[in-house]
Order: sequence, then structure tokens, then C-alpha cells
Amino acid sequence: ATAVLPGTGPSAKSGAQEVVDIVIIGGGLAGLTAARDLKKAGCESFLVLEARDRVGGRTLNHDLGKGYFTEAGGQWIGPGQTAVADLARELGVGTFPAYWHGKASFIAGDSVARMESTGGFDTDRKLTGELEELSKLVPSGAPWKSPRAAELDSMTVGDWLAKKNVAPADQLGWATGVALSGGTSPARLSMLHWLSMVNSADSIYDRLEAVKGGAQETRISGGSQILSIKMAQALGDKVRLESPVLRIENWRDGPVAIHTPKGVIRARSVVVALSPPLCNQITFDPPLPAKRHEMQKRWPAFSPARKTAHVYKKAFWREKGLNGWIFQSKGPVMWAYDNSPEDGSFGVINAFVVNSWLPSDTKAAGKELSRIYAQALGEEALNPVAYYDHDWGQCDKWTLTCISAMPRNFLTTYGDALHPPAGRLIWSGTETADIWAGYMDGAVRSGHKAALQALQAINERRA
Ligand SMILES: Cc1cc2nc3c(=O)[nH]c(=O)nc-3n(C[C@H](O)[C@H](O)[C@H](O)COP(=O)(O)OP(=O)(O)OC[C@H]3O[C@@H](n4cnc5c(N)ncnc54)[C@H](O)[C@@H]3O)c2cc1C
Repeated sequence: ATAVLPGTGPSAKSGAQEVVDIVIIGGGLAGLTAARDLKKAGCESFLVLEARDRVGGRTLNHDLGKGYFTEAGGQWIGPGQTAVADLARELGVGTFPAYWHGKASFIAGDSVARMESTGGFDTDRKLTGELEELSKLVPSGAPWKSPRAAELDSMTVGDWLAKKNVAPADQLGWATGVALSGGTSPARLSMLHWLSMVNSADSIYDRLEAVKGGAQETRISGGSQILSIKMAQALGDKVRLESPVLRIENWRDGPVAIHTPKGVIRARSVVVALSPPLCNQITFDPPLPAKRHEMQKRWPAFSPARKTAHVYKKAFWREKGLNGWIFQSKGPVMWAYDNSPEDGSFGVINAFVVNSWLPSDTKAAGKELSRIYAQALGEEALNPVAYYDHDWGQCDKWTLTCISAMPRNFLTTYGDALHPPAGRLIWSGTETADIWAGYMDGAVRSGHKAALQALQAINERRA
């Protein structure tokens, strides 16, 4: 077992202060994976501090009753995402394929076109080939180290596409793909960042974008938040909810003082399992190294993702040969898709929606979407039995950024400040992952890495 500070037990009180070896900040997939690894390694002296009254961070289940769920945040896993798949297996959580067979619906104004789905967005093969080749030059974990980093970071995906004369029929596919995976429009996403994402997917574009054979292929039984819920259950009172960290003192030499509204905890090492903008909400004394501070402050912290769910008595569209996918060229629906339970006992249409096209009032938004779904799937869509709506941008001080969409020149300016530990602080969270950064898999990978770093740091100091 790992040593604890002299004279302390697994979580000892010294005066009014608790003292532990390792504090983990953040009870998302990254923080909880790190905690689980510490426990597996025999370390008993650690705590997870989570700001909210729940675990899971950017994964969140809507409870549909009778053991069924649909997801408001991260939900799919796919080929190559072995860390999150292993975690599910170890926790006894099953997986099942996302539904995509049938015809997809494309709405342009009053007309609806239907096309047999191949399980992907069918973007132009020649162009994706070019993208794949370029991506081989951009290491996913450190894109700023690419031999062409400066050039590729100075352009947006939109700039690159503009030079390629994309056929009008293909433009929606590219824009939707970039918006869903990159979190913004092609005009706002750095080409270097986009290429690093393709690189993560073994430089196979469909592995990033598609449902069939891609990162949207597989769903998690019980909803993706179940992974965090199960990890937290096994960790018991090591996980402290409603404990936002507001201030961190003495991080350079330790013991580090970690301030929450419930008191101060002291630790030898701290795993900060938060995205950079969330780190920016914590006061550090002494201040962090200048470049790290600047990077956190400037990291894109807008959270445009809003996800909705319509629940129907049955998945009526399937009987009509439709797969439930809806794309709108102009309108609130970026992509609606069938998110019904594995047994198909009722129907769910989830959607990524564009805020500026939709009323902020939930009831009005649900009605507007039902109307659009009816246009694509039939009149039955007008009568959902339940509607859920989660706007991460409106309600989330503890998320701030759903999918980090890096603008031009950010990664080459600040990227090298993302990983290096600062004194006793070890940076974790999906943004720091070597592959699949931004994804649940990246979060799990970053948690494994942080646990190793923390154990190593404690052992080195003991030696
Ligand atoms: C709408 C949406 C769709 C997505 N789709 C997918 C998908 O299909 N597949 C996929 O793989 N990924 C997807 N993602 C991304 C995926 O959900 C995230 O990459 C992953 O969950 C991040 O985990 P994390 O632990 O790194 O960070 P987080 O989940 O953000 O965890 C950080 C935790 O820290 C807590 N916290 C914040 N500040 C403090 C503080 N000061 N003190 C204490 N605690 C604090 C937060 O409450 C949170 O619980 C999606 C995300 C969103 C939002």
C-alpha cells in the first residue's frame, strides 16, 4: 500500500483539516477511473472531490423509468476505444449497437428526401482520402509537434474545404460531421485540431464520423452515466459530492491545501481531472506558471451543445423502413437519431439541436421539434409521451465546454502547456489524453495515466 503522510490513516483529521496522500478533483470518467486505479493499486489514502450532487460530469442519464435511460451527454463508443470498452466490461456493463438500418430523412424547407443509410455520412471518398493522409502527420496527443503544425494550425477546416470545391450535395455531410465531432462549424475549427482527431481514429475518417464502424457504433446498456455511477458506488465514501474546489494553495512544494466550502483538505499530490476552463475557475496560490494560466484562460469555454429526447410509445418509424435519422439543411435539427432501448420496446428520438434556431423555453422547443419530426417520420411524431431537453451551455457552470473546438493558432501557441505537471498538480481529464481526447475513451485513458503519475510521485518523494 502507498504511504500516507506521517501519523495519518486512510483519511485522517488533523485539527479541523483532513490529510490524505492524493486528492482527485472531479468525479467524471477521468477522476473516477484514476480513483479506481489507486484503490486497485492498494492505495487507501485518497479522496475524490466533486462539485455537483452527482457523478458522471459530461455523461448524464435521463431516467425513462422501468430501468430504461437515454443520454443527455456523451453516449457512444466505437472501434479503437478500448479503454472505455474495457472499463465497461470490468464493471459488468453491457453494450449494444446503435440503430441505423433504413432510410435517413433530409429536410430542405418543405421537402423531404430519403436515402438508404450506409451507417455513415458518406462524404466524398477522394477528399476523405486526402484528409486521412494529412492526418498521419499530426500526432493526436501533441498536434503542435506535427512537422506542418504552423501551416495547418493557421487555417480552419472551412479554409481547407473551400479550396477543394466540395460538391453542394456533400456540403451538409461535411458541416454536420465537423459540427458533431468537432463541436463547431468548419469555419471556426482549426485544421490542425481536426486532423489530430482523425489521427486518433487511426487516420480512418469513417472511424471518427460513422455509426457503422465508427465512434458512434456502440451504446452502453443502462446509459453511459452508469459507468461513473458504478465506479462511485464501489469507491463509497472516498467520493465527496457537493464539494467544489475553489482554491488551491502551496501546490509547488506541498502539502497542498485544497479549499472547498466544507473545509480544507491537505494532500501530497493532486490529480486535477477537469477541462482547462474548469481549472480556470479555481484560484491558485501561488499563481500557476504563466503559460499554463494563459492556456486555461483562453481555452474555448463556450458550450453550444443542446441535446433533446422525444419518447414515443413505439419506434413507429422503423415499421416504415426509416432509421429515425433526420438532417435539416436550415433549421434547429443538426442530427436526430433513433436512441430507443436495446429491446425496442418503445421509441426514442434524440437530437443535437442548434440553439439559435430553437426557443429556449423547453415546452415550446419540444413542440417545434415534434413538428419537424412529423415532417420526416409521419404524424405519429406529434405525440411524444415525454420530452427531455438539456442545454449544457445554459445550465452548466461545472461543464463549460462539452467538446473543445480549438480555433486557429491555439494549439501551436498553448498546446505544450497542457500536459506538464505543475509542482504537485497532475493534469487529467479527456482533453489531456494521447488518443481520443474529447471522448469518453480519452477521459478513461487520462484517468489511468494520472493514477500512475500520482503513485509514482508519492513513491519518489518517499524514497
Ligand atoms: C452533448 C455531449 C455529447 C457527447 N458525445 C460523446 C459521445 O457520444 N462519445 C464520447 O466518447 N464522448 C462524448 N462526449 C464527450 C464525453 O462526454 C467527455 O469527453 C467525457 O465525459 C469527459 O470526462 P472527464 O472526466 O474528462 O470530464 P467531465 O465529465 O467534465 O468531468 C469533470 C467533473 O469535474 C466536476 N468539477 C468541475 N469543476 C469542479 C471543481 N472546481 N471542483 C470539483 N469538481 C469539479 C464536474 O462537475 C464534473 O463531474 C459528449 C459530451 C457532450 C457534452
